[in-house]
Amino acid sequence: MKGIKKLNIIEKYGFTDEIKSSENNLGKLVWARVTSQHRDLYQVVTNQGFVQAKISGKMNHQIINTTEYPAVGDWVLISVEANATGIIRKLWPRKSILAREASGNDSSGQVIASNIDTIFICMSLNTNFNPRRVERYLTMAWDSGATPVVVLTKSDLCADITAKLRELEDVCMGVDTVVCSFEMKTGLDKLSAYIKPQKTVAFIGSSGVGKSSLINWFLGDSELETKQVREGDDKGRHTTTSRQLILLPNGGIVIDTPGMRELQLFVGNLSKTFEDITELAKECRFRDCSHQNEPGCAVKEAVKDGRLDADRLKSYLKLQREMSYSKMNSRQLENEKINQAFGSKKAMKKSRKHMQQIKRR
Ligand SMILES: Nc1nc2c(ncn2[C@@H]2O[C@H](COP(=O)(O)OP(=O)(O)OP(=O)(O)O)[C@@H](O)[C@H]2O)c(=O)[nH]1
Ligand SMILES: [Zn+2]
Repeated sequence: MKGIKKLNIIEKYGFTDEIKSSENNLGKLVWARVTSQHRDLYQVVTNQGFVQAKISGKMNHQIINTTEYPAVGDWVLISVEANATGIIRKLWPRKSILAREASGNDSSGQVIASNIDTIFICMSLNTNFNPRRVERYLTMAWDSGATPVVVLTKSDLCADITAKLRELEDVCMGVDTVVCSFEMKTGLDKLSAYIKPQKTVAFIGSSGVGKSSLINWFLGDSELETKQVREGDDKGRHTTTSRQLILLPNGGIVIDTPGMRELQLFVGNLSKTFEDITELAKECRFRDCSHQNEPGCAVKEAVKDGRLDADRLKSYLKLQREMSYSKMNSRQLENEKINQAFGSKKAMKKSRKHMQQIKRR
């Protein structure tokens, strides 16, 4: 293939000049991308191949919020030690971030994956079909910084696709939508066009809508290769964990972590998903109108005269309620409080570390 530059390993995994030029004095450090994570153990890929890595004590010490821990998809700078394991020393600022609130009452989020270019929001055209669900996922996708594409699966099980598409019209405004059937092998080429070399994609959606079927289809025979590498030859020697960031034969990169599968809405960019309501709200008498009981509410007015679907407003209000409780929002609030109470994050960190130590005892 004349004229096509041969990519080195990390370029295949999405390394760009932008990342490269962000650090001009590497010293002994090398660039790596996190390909899987199991608790505090990471597998990363460098130009030399796969390496198991942990974060440095210093980095661990400097972390204030759990979202600062590396996650699958992250670009990191590591040093490779004499025993061929890696120490992660620095995290590259993420271009996009898919996260959810942490369980328990820890007030920080958990990053599920990062640096995703395109998120496929998968929903089947049969039993799983629900425009409100797409709304939620879209909200999350916009908020992540990645570009969403709505993928309607199992078209072979749907008698009236046009009707379903009409139901989604408002919700999916301005978002590319692909109808496909893995069973009939239709629409797969269209979907494939969204998976580009060196770009990272992720599939989200309820269990059973056909995400694995699609991912395996795009993987083709190469899934076998990954397995062989894992078990056998020296490239996979350090690899005991299954890879969660996978190279596709067409050059695309897919992130498929367990967390992605359990993904629930944690926070979202409501104004983007509900642009119609945001527009209407500009006409409300009160700027902070909650569109519930206030006089002069343009949104309520629109519902009354049929310009806005009542269900859509209901789901907007519900999401808004959830979001005000969401941990990511409270994290921002918390940062505000920290600054007021402690004057700086550093002081806060100190006291937080102290609290953690007390808890551990
Ligand atoms: N009729 C039909 N069935 C499909 C299609 N795609 C997948 N399925 C079936 O749907 C079931 C679930 O598919 P999966 O690919 O495992 O779904 P998933 O979204 O990965 O599910 P989780 O792994 O639980 O997240 C399987 O039995 C598939 O064979 C399709 O286009 N049409
Ligand atoms: Zn209002």
